[in-house]
Amino acid sequence: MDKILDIKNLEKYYGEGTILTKAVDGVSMSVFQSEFVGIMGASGSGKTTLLNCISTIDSPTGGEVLLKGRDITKIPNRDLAKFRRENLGFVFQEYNLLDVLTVEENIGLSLVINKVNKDETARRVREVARVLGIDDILKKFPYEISGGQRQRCACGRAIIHKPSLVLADEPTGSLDSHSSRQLMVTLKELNENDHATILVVTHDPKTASYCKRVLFLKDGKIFNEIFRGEKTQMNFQLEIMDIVALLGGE
Ligand SMILES: Nc1ncnc2c1ncn2[C@@H]1O[C@H](COP(=O)(O)OP(=O)(O)OP(=O)(O)O)[C@@H](O)[C@H]1O
Repeated sequence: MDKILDIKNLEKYYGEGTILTKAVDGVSMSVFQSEFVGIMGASGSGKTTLLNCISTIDSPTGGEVLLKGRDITKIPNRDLAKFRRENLGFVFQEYNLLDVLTVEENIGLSLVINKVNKDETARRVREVARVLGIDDILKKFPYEISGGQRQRCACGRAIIHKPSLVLADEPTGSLDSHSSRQLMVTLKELNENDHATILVVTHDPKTASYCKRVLFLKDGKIFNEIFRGEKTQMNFQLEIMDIVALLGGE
């Protein structure tokens, strides 16, 4: 399997002297093609900071973040937006959809920016929407659909350009349990059927239990790593909950 993401001794420090915070403190980890990985940890353990360094939103204090062999910490600022657009897909808790665009236009946005022609864009939007079960709301605006539908729309936007890596930060954070389940099943299917490589940050053991591997952060360091393997999802969730309890988190 190809290594998609290779993080070497990543550090992100805030402040200095007596108020120095080591938000990410020497993290090394890899994600392989078609993996579905969760990152968990108590509040303040460094999850979002780690994700922000991977997504080039934040620049690390030290270490390397290689995406398909390229050190993304060295990409000049002027090239970052293009790099993200072409290589990464984002799903955030707040959806980040544009209210002035329809669902169809939101999902197809990156293809339009990348100058993919109109017919091809429409075809790919329809295909993604069908997979996500939102093909009947393509003409609606984000404020006319439910939170779960908005999040699946955000998912569509994140995957339409077939990014090397999909990054999801608390994707179920603002969803009810039914919509959360639907979203995680969708991500799981994208991973299994389309071989999408997905990294999910979450504090929710149920959400994490859809992953094949879960890493736990504590004080900016990797504390533990577990694999689902042949376990049932429920047993995996219980194992995750045990570690969360050990970490003294939520
Ligand atoms: N911009 C910043 N300036 C200073 N300290 C920061 C900054 N951002 C994060 N931190 C600190 O870095 C540490 C890690 O924060 P981070 O947001 O990555 O944790 P988290 O695990 O995502 O937490 P949560 O689950 O609450 O979102 C915390 O101690 C936090 O206070």
